[in-house]
Parts: sequence; C-alpha cells; structure tokens
Amino acid sequence: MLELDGVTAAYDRTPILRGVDLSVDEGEIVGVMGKNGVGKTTLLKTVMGLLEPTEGTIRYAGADVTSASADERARAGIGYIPQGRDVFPKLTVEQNIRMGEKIRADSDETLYDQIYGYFPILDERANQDAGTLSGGQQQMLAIARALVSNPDLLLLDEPSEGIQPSIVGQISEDMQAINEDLGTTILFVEQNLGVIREMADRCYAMERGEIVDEVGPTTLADEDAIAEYLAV
Ligand SMILES: Nc1ncnc2c1ncn2[C@@H]1O[C@H](COP(=O)(O)OP(=O)(O)OP(=O)(O)O)[C@@H](O)[C@H]1O
Repeated sequence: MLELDGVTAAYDRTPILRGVDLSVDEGEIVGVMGKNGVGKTTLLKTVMGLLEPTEGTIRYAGADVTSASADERARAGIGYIPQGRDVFPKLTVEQNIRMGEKIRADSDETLYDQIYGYFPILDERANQDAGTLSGGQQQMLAIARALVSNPDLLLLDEPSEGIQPSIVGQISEDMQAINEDLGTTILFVEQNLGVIREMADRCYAMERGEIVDEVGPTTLADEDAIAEYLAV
C-alpha cells in the first residue's frame, strides 16, 4: 500500500532523512521507533506530502505520489494525526470532528456512530470546547477527526506523548480495534516501548535519519531487545 524507496529529505539544506526504504502492506500496523530527533516526525510529514523528498520515490496505492500535494494525498485516502494533536481549542468537540469530513465525500453517519462507539467521551462532550479536554481526550479527538475522512492509511505521530499511562494503553487498544473493524492501515512513530510492543505488527528502528533495522513479532515480544533500540 505504501512504499518508500531511497527517500531523502531536508529542511533547507540540512539533510534529515537519509535514503529511507520502508513499506507498509494493506491492513498492517507498522511502527517506526527511535529516540528524540532521529527524524520520525519528518518521515511522516514526507509521507503526507508536507515536505518534498530531495531524492527517492514514494508510492501509495499503486501510484507514484512523490510530487503530489498533501491535499491530493488526503483525498487519495491518507490521514494524518500530527504530534501534539493540533485540535482547535476554541471550537467544540463536534466542530473539530466535522472539520475532518470535508476531505473526502464518502464519510457517512454510520461512520460517526462507529467513531463515537470507540470514544464515547467525545459524544458526551460534543458541545464542550476542545481546549477543555484532557491530553488523552484531545488525542482521541484528533483520531476521530482523522477517521471521519474515512482514511485507508492513517499516519500517527507519537500518540502517547503527554498522555497519562492509563489512557495510553486504551488508545493502543482503540487503534488495534480500528485497524481490525474498519480495515484502516496504520503507520505510527513512537518512542514509548509499551505502545510499540502493544500496537505494532512489525516495526522499523530509526537512527539519525536512517532505517537501521526491521523488527518482527518475535523481537517485538522481547522487551529487553526493544529497549536497546531506544536506550540513550
Ligand atoms: N522545521 C524544521 N526546520 C529545521 N529543522 C528541523 C525542523 N523540524 C525538525 N528539525 C530537525 O530535524 C531533526 C529531526 O526532527 P524530527 O522532529 O523529525 O525528529 P523526531 O524523531 O520526530 O523527534 P521527536 O521525537 O522529538 O519529535 C531534528 O534535528 C530537528 O531539530
């Protein structure tokens, strides 16, 4: 479904991604783990089309999208949940969610029912300003806003950041249920060991803008092995 081949990207002239090869199959949940500043956010921005690669190609759903705009990629079914969530604090929960439906025409009310099924708190607080929600609830809101555009591939940037541990586990479970029920393919980046192990079917390890390893289920089950990748 998604394939990056030798992708290099830079801010001004500072190279950040260095020849990234990565692929995600339809229906998978794939993680990219790495410490602060290795380029995880830059990777997702490049996949979304917010940063154009200086080298390499990005293929999505059988087409070369390397030069496609972020809008075009969104319409083609890529959803993006940025780090820090970016909800509109002065808009209500419902207004925030409705923002997402403008992207693709095929969202319908059944989808809303499903989304509120995952996150009933958002239904309860539909008329409350988003800025009054907790960090975990804002993360749920950002996920819900992305889901109403009915994405085929969801890009998720550090879902655990700034969220209390009890909610982190719940969000991991919700993402797995969404993947299973709605068939949404997920590519996420994280440095939280628990989230990586719980959510990912498969994982890439990133260091200084490069993919240095690919980790399958057996290694994912080994907490010490995964911790090594994230050790300071
Ligand atoms: N807009 C920007 N302009 C210039 N440099 C940037 C910009 N955004 C990020 N960088 C730099 O690019 C590098 C990679 O940053 P990136 O945010 O992709 O890493 P990350 O792995 O997501 O880290 P974190 O976990 O802290 O979000 C860092 O050195 C960062 O300082």
